[in-house]
Amino acid sequence: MKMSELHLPDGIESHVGRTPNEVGEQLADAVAGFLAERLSSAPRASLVVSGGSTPLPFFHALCRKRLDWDRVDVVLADERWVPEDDPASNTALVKEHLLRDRAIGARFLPLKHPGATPEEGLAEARRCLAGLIEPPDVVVLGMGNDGHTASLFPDAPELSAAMDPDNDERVVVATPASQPQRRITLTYRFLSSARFVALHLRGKDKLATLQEAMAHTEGVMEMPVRGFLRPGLKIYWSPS
Ligand SMILES: O=C1O[C@H](COP(=O)(O)O)[C@@H](O)[C@H](O)[C@H]1O
Repeated sequence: MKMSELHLPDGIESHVGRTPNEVGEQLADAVAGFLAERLSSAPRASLVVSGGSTPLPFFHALCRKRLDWDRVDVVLADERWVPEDDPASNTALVKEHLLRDRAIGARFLPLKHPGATPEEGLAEARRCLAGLIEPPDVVVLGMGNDGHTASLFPDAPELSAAMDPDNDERVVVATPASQPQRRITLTYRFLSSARFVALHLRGKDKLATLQEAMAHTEGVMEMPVRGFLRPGLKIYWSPS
């Protein structure tokens, strides 16, 4: 399947590259341009990024962009409740691959805090994000083949609250039965309110998942990514 074979709803843009590096560069150009524009009229700008394997080429391209990084707040869309030396830590991923080169001066606001469980660290995570201006400027999401995005998993008991558009919280705990680690995630309301929302995908399997999500946009609890398939979304995809 190709991206051009998908019938995207009106108002959703798609950007296709031949390789992950090409798409990473396209996305980094768009994000850096948007942040620079925001910084021309606002004292600070915020950037929410995802973990997992997809964002690496994007991080590598973005951290080389000329930007007033000292005025950029970087937040993860979600985190696994693991220490930073665990290979599953999204915090470690961002520190190693994004917060370097020109982006070394950006301010990172972590989701993971001391505590044996995300419930124990939740209050601190909320405090840490309390100063962020709403709406966030840029949100770059990933997606799993179960239709999750951030840690909005279909099998998380906390999903209804996390997806509730009237939930005032920015951060909640997620404990999906399918996942080995407990998690903490930004809420649907907070993520979807961003001025610039991108969905970054690679591989034909992710395209097939996106097609399935687009086929029945009303089943948000079955595939939480459906909540983001609305006008203004920018999809970035490469076939491998
Ligand atoms: O668990 C997660 O998965 C998604 C997708 O990850 P990928 O490895 O397929 O790129 C990611 O967006 C999310 O932040 C992460 O915690």
